[in-house]
Amino acid sequence: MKVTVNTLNKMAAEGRKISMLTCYDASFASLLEDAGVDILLVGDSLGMVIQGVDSTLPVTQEEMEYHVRCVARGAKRALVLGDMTFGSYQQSPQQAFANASRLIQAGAHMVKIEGGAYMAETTRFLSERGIPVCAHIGLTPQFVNAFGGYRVQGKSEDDARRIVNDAKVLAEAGASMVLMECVPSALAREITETVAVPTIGIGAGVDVSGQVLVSYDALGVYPGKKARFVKNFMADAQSIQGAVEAYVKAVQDKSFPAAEHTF
Ligand SMILES: Nc1nc(=O)c2c([nH]1)NC[C@@H]1CN(c3ccc(C(=O)N[C@@H](CCC(=O)O)C(=O)O)cc3)CN21
Ligand SMILES: CC(C)C(=O)C(=O)O
Ligand SMILES: [Mg+2]
Repeated sequence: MKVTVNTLNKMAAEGRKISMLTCYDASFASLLEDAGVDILLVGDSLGMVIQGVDSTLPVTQEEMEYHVRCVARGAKRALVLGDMTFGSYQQSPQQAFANASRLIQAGAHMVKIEGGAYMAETTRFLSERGIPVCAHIGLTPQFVNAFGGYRVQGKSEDDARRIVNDAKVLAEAGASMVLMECVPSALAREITETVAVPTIGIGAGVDVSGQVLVSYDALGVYPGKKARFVKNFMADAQSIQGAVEAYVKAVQDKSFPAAEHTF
């Protein structure tokens, strides 16, 4: 059965954890979904893991369309989620729709937009026109220059309240899902209890509707510095398929993320 937004809502309502990994090509799309991954994220992390640049900022709309097309060809069951690239959506809801629609035409089923409550108008513009949106809040890597690095967000009470408000406003504006990156687990739990849509965490603890990791981190392929939330599932596996199956199982039985992976 194909994974749709309805499937995700049902899984979240029933407490069945959603598993997501990043994916950038057709062969991995097939392998990941056969191992039980529900959502394939064509992340702009491809800048780091595929292109070897040191942030997600140089990735272009055309490059994202290419990787979405590759992944969509390999995926039969999983939901394909495409990241909106830096500069492709911030100008106006119209600009966002023009570029998001191209990702949908390339085979994405949903697009992901970084940013807080101020992205509500754009989120509404897209969702009302048939493009499901995943909000990405907390550590938004496209803000690396503004944040001064990849830092945990929402540690102060003021920041925590702002991030809860971001989640609420974006869900009310029509976001189909809320992804939270690098926030304290108590905050991620509060947001999951507050919003009506499924939540996905990376470095956000176990009390969310599902988890995501960069697949190259989960398989120990990425040579860079490892963030606290990363676990290499290849370490105890005999094959890539086995490692991905172990990831899906660990997400489902809530053994991942453990305390050592959370903030
Ligand atoms: N390979 C890869 N994995 C990722 O998870 C990832 C990318 N690339 N590229 C885009 C962003 C960048 N991300 C990152 C990168 C580093 C940290 C990191 O090192 N965080 C510190 C937190 C420091 C603090 O305490 O504030 C950590 O120790 O985890 C977090 C997110 C997540 N995304
Ligand atoms: C780290 C995840 C959430 C992402 O946005 C990406 O892979 O680009
Ligand atoms: Mg991204």
